[in-house]
Amino acid sequence: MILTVTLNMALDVTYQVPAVEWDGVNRVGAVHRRAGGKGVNVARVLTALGREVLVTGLAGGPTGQAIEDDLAAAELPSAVFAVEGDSRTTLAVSETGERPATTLFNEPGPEVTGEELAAFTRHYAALAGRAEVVVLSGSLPRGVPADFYATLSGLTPAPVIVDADGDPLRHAPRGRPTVVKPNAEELARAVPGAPEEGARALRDQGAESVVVSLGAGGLLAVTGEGTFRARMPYAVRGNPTGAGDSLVAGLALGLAEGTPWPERLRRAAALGAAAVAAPVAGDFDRDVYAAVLPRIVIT
Ligand SMILES: O=P(O)(O)OC[C@H]1O[C@](O)(CO)[C@@H](O)[C@H]1O
Repeated sequence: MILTVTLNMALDVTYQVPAVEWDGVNRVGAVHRRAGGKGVNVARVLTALGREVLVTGLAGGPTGQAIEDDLAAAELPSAVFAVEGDSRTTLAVSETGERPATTLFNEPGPEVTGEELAAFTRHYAALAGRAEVVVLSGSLPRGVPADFYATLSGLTPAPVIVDADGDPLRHAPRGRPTVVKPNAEELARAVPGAPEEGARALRDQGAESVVVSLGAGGLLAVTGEGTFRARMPYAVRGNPTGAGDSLVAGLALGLAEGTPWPERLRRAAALGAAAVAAPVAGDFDRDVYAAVLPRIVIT
């Protein structure tokens, strides 16, 4: 199975409105409310592609209960570690009118104690020992040290993908992960300079390979087998929230199946684009996936 780890699990709320009226009253059209956080979205995409997954992470309080209930309702296999603090809600406001845009409000999440973290680490090590691939993704709740992804990577016998931002991204290479997947802005914040330079710097610090998502510009991958670009045939319009998670699902699939880099990147890029066409993070549009996949150019 592919193990996805979401240390800051969330109840993801998506509001669809034609356009936000700041300083006014907004009547919401469609509302979606479901278990989220990046690793949960990765697991949803992998499940839709027929892969066995296991979702783990930290959740607690009434919001944590709502997250666990939704994981059960979605039939996503999970082994969530319960913490005392209440889990967070994230809000994505998706404007679907003339000027489509998505605005995110991500709460910080619960405060995690040292005892909880030590117990979770033991819980994680037991699960990771059974995984074909491990995905570590998303922000860290308060109380979790910034180098915790490096710590978890170091405990993992299987290939590891890390999708993080800020200090957790800066520390991630020290755990020698198989893939680090920042987007271009996250990479520039961690290592100033052009994406290729930044990716090389993360490799020099210990990451085996670095895959940078460039939005509609596709992907850049700096690997031990060379540098690859995946170029998209056209920009897909919609809600980009969760596109990175869908892309990571494609990378995890490629690692689990031992697919060569060009095909691995093609599938990851197509899944990322197909997620933009789906209104809610964790979903992807199968028609867009099938249409885009053969037209992606890998060099
Ligand atoms: O952990 P964060 O970086 O705050 O990201 C979490 C959020 O990102 C998303 O996964 C979209 O990528 C949402 O589902 C939301 O839960």
